[in-house]
Amino acid sequence: MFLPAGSQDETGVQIANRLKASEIFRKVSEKRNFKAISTPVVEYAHTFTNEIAGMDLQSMLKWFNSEGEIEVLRPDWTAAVARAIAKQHQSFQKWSYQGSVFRMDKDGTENRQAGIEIVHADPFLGESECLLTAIQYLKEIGLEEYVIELGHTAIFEQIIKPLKLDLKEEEALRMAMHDKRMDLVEELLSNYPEEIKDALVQLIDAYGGSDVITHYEHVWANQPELLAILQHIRQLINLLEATGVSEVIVDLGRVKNLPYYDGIMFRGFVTTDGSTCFSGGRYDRLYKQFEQETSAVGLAFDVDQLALHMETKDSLTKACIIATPETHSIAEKYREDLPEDIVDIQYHVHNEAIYSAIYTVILDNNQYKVVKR
Ligand SMILES: N[C@@H](Cc1c[nH]c[nH+]1)C(=O)O
Repeated sequence: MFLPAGSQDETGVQIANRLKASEIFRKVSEKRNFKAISTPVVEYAHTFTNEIAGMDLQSMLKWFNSEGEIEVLRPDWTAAVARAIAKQHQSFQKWSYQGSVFRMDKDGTENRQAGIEIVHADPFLGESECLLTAIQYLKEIGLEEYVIELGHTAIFEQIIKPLKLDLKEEEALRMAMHDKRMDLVEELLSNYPEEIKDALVQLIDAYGGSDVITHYEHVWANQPELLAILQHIRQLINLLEATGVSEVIVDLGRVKNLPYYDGIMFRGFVTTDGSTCFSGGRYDRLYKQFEQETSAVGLAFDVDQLALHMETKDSLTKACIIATPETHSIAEKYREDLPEDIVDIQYHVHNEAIYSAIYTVILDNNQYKVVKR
């Protein structure tokens, strides 16, 4: 039968790749001393929609429970993990998780994620560890063609500060920046000072390699807050390049895609088709709802995307044992003799070409035997 928009079946190679990606993620995160955490799929909406987490209820899959409270299918791991660990001792922690998130504002309603969250860590250490974990993970699943992009929430916020926009105006402007709509930015700021409007419009194009940072070091020479951000980004790029990553770019005009981001933001793009394979950033603010001042940073991989881009090596040999209802049990027993192979048992083979070895069960001296053909 049909499926609701956004829901999808999955088969064969995509599942195999996804499970492989999950297994490699488990190993990589374990080796880097991340502790696994799992939270329930059903949560109170409030965990995600409260004033600080700020997520939009409209895009969540939700219903009322018997007490009249709104429950949702987990729309986001980061806020769920924050809720789960809020009461724990405030010491350096590295968490990893794997599972689906459900949101209606994305291509598919269900997205499988694998992610990490680092709390109470030195900020630069936390950010470096997130990015270096991402790099190791992508290497181990064999995804080589990707670009890492860095941005920072405070650039846009610092530039619009003098405008004193209300929340609605700010959000409209943020959306226009997000969509890189220069015309809309100009329109929204038509009654505001020309120089701020121009600065924002130019910022839309401020992406590329380290030369973009160099250029903006001159443009913002008299703005220490912005210079400090550039220095921070440059320091991260230096670290990544020193560990052998060649493709790191910056997007200084990037605005936050999740309301709780507050500081550095990172994304990974697959070069071949531009799809996003991971996304994350700093979100210290999120812990304010638990009256905690902390450092928190993380990122999540889109495992469906990774599975789509992983090489599909059919490394196992496919064998077929031709049997009959009478000799089926002999063929079944023979699986033990082919422990490394994928083994099919068939009564008739219609397409021999799909197998690299074909066996038959024969009667020899009144005894059944399996022989290679
Ligand atoms: N929860 C974010 C990813 C993230 C993890 N930690 C910080 N950010 C997302 O779904 O895009």
